[in-house]
Amino acid sequence: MSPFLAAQVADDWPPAAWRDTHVLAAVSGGADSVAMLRALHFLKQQSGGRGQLMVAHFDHRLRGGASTADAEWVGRLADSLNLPFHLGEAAGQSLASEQQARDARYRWLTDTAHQVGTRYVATGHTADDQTETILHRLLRGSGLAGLAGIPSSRPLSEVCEVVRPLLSVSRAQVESFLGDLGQDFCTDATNEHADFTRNRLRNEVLPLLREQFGPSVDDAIRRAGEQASEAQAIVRSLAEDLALAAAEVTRVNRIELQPSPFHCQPPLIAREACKLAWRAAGWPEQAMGADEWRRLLALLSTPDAAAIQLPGGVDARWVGDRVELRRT
Ligand SMILES: Nc1ncnc2c1ncn2[C@@H]1O[C@H](COP(=O)(O)OP(=O)(O)OP(=O)(O)O)[C@@H](O)[C@H]1O
Repeated sequence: MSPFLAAQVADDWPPAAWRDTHVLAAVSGGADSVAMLRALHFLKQQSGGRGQLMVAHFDHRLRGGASTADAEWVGRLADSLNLPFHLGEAAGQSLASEQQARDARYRWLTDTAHQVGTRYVATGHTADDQTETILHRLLRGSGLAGLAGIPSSRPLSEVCEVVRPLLSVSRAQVESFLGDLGQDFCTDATNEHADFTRNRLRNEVLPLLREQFGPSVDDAIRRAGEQASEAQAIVRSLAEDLALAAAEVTRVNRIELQPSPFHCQPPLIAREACKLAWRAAGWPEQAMGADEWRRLLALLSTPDAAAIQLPGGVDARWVGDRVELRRT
């Protein structure tokens, strides 16, 4: 067992935090999640505890026979480690897009975690996934929240959360760990994203950046992500205060904004507070881009400006000393 990888996982997610609860390891059969499973299995054997480590695989039925072969392979790996195995399948038609496949997988993982009573679902996202995600979002023009990258944990429901114990382990370390163990894995179809840009970043852009600027580019990109994450936490907390003071979902499909508290806030905080109110009203956010939020903030800062139309059938206008947003 390569001491580095197990020690790194134990540092990031100490066994004391999970050895007494059940953990569902989401294993695609690819190198990353197989390495995560072997590391968690090793740490579990060392640390004992009342919890049970379990293996979960979701057959997306995307690649015909190949995806079923992966499912069988993961089942055999679980057997060989003496771990319970849970297999899910995409129902009916095969899932059309990568996003649909991902949504179906997380839904099934959450349902399975509820059924078997696991508090944690562990996934094998690595430091390389983190670097690619941050760079990809930077190129797509994401805001601070997006630039923060993949969180080390996030809630899946009120009773369970997803954790990423390999987030500071590189893919090269994964490969050397598996090599040392003599552990094979399925060809990682999950590494070939349908997303053309993501594949180019992984296979062309990042290798070129490393060649030109040295391997520290990965750390530099991830550090930017960490700082974005810290800054976003501050923005979020200030925006929550502002939303509490000046934004109210007054009835179904109506939000009232009190403009004056917005005036003394930087646009970043004001925009985030508007987003929080929008989310609290349950309105779809996807079509609200940077321009749309800017138009709403401009309306807020200009008393009696003409009404504006926003995506999702939202009308925003001054009514007396307030700005009212109505969704029709
Ligand atoms: N078919 C699967 N069954 C179980 N777990 C899976 C499966 N596919 C992926 N996973 C889990 O998700 C992790 C990340 O895989 P992948 O990079 O394909 O994710 P993704 O589809 O990009 O979505 P996201 O990054 O949002 O999870 C894997 O390391 C593994 O833990």
